Amino acid sequence: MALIQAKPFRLALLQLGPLGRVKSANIDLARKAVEQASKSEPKPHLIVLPEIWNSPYAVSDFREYSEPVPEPGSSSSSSSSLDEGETIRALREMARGAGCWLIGGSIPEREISTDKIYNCATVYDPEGRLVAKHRKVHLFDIDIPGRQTFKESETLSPGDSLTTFEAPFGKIGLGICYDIRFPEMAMIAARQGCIAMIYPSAFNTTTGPMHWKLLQQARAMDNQIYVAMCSPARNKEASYQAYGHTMVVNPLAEVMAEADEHPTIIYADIDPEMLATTRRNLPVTIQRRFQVYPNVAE
Ligand SMILES: NC(=O)CCC(=O)C(=O)O
Repeated sequence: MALIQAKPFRLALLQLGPLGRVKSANIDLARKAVEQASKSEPKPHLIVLPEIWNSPYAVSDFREYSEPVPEPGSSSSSSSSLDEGETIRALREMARGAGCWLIGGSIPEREISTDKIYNCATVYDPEGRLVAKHRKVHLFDIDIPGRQTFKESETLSPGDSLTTFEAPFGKIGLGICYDIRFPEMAMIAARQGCIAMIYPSAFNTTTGPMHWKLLQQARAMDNQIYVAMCSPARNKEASYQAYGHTMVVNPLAEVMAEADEHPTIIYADIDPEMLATTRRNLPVTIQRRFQVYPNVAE
């Protein structure tokens, strides 16, 4: 179990809207929201965008809106338009312009060599360098008859690795939306020393009221970490009705900040001391008895 090494930092979550079918207009909306958040006082250290914000959230649209995403570590000057799409270029500029770390939400990624499409989240430092990318590991394939049916696997491929990144204020774990239903991801990140799990997300008006808040509280309470989910705002015109309710939960599983369904920005101050106190008072993180538990994969 790694120690948490973190400093206090401020998080800004951008509940973007109204998003539409025009990619350039969605990018403009994101640019304005990132700029607005970066000018707020106190200035946030980390800004977060939602899941699939440059494209409609629809399996039939992912390929058309997809773009190449380079490997982390590449700079804009070393990437050509063949290995880096317009959204990635815009996100680098947004991070640089804001002077903040940026989790650029997720976008449909096209891998040129295989022609596969992924739901991919990217992370930038304040110089606009791409420092991490996460391909959604658990695809959102559900069928609640008459309420909500969605099958990401019709056009998307799953990622096959877990993602964390190190910023000067601490280590952060990254997942995308449905990934939150799989507690192993958050547990592994917490045990690797992450102070927070952050999920660009887009729940819907069926599963949102049932589980959105509960899942964040569960992941936060089990692992005694901060958990945040950032959603698009609801758009009555869209085929998929996003739940909204962008939220941050603390290591005691208390809701620190919550949006309604409209476009907005929410802020939260992440405090490593609060996490340390929670773990001192309720020391479950050091009371686990792995020697007693069977191999859960069996
Ligand atoms: N975009 C998603 O992965 C949606 C996940 C969701 O709504 C859920 O209930 O889980």
